[in-house]
Amino acid sequence: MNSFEVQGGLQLKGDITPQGAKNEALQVICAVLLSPDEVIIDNLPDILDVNNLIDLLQDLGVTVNRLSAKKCSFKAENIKLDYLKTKEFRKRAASLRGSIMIMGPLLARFGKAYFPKPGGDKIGRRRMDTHFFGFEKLGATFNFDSDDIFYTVHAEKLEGSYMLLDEASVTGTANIIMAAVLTPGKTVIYNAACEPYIQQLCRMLNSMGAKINGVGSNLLTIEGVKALKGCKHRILPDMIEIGSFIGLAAMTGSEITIKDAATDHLGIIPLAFRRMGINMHISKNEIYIPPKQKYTIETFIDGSIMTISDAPWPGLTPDLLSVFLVVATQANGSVLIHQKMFESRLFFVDKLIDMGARIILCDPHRATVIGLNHETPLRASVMTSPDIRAGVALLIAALSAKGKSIIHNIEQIDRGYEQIDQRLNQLGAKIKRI
Ligand SMILES: CC(=O)N[C@H]1[C@@H](OP(=O)(O)OP(=O)(O)OC[C@H]2O[C@@H](n3ccc(=O)[nH]c3=O)[C@H](O)[C@@H]2O)O[C@H](CO)[C@@H](O)[C@@H]1O
Ligand SMILES: C=C(OP(=O)(O)O)C(=O)O
Repeated sequence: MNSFEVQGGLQLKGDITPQGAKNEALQVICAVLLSPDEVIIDNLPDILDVNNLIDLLQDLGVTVNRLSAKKCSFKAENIKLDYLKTKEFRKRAASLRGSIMIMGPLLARFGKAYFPKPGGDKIGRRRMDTHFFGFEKLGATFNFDSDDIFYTVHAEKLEGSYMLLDEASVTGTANIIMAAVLTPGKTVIYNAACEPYIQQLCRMLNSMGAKINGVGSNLLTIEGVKALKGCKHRILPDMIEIGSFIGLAAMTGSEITIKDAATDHLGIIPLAFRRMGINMHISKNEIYIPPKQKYTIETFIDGSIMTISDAPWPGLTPDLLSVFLVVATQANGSVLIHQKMFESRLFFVDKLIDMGARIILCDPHRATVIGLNHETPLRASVMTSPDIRAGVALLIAALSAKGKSIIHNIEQIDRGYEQIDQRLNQLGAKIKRI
């Protein structure tokens, strides 16, 4: 288990460029399984989840060539389906959530797919019903071995159909889209997730010859095609990393410019930070956060306490709520953080309370934060990162705190943030990997 030793209380200054988006990378890497032709993906983040998925595909028979640090070529010509029954596969698949998205492409191309319990953050129940509901609607048979926790889908023949998803699951929608693009006939997916990375997946599939209409909306119409060809695809900057840098700058009083931020794709994220009182200058591609801000959380029009809550896109992504929560600890004013989607994602607030933050955990989904208005800094502490986003929130807390903090289990942070210690040290932070 690796740890970070963080010297807090320093103001950072400079430019930072976000990595390619983790959650887009996981979708589009799985999509290479849909074609035997070469697919080239650029702007891949160098993070544990992505590297584990690439290794998994290689073991599955995909030829992978690193063209440069961030660019890879994939050729899924000779797939070894027997690999899906090995112990090695179970181990790899269980290391990340995104690997579940190999099922849709394998079902579409080979008529069968298997999957063990996927990994990813332990942040509450993470059901996969939507994925299998969609596959069944396309004509697949589904089996779940509950003793072994092993999912199987197979189909003699798939056929396009209409489906109304029970929830707008992100990976569920991606999986169903990838199965439907090679399924004969017309598939209509209503209540589809439509966040930017699903949109990117659809654009990539269309450039491979798929026929997907309605991209960006929650109603997708897909005309199945016989085969897909190769393509070149570039991954968007990671909006969660961008949000994490905005929060970090505000909390530590740092002056940071986020370069290459593709600000058209951030949806409601900038507005949510503005409602926290954070001042930013946003242009087409850059976000400048001025130094030494005191930020005052808005109230609602009637004067009642602001709520920051998550919702499926175009609502606020749940992956940034831990960052909003930590930023609120030094705001002027109060806010209710309501994490609606996941029930075990707020327990890390105990660590912030130890550091002196004023937080009441109302229930597993809701925490009220009363800001310290930068009058009293948080105290340094020793803590353990429970999940990827709480991990980065704790890192922000440690960077703002007085003294030296230790964060254990930083593999959780490395799952989704590329060399975060080195990149922040270039801005003047003092983070040591120990
Ligand atoms: C690898 C990957 O891409 N992971 C992301 C993906 O996970 P993932 O695809 O696993 O998440 P889902 O979208 O399926 O669901 C997330 C949670 O929200 C609940 N839910 C979902 C939709 C809805 O309309 N109502 C509702 O309550 C689900 O029951 C679940 O508890 O999307 C999540 C939601 O943006 C993100 O946190 C994860 O980072
Ligand atoms: C929850 C997340 O990831 P995963 O779905 O991969 O666990 C996340 O990226 O915040």
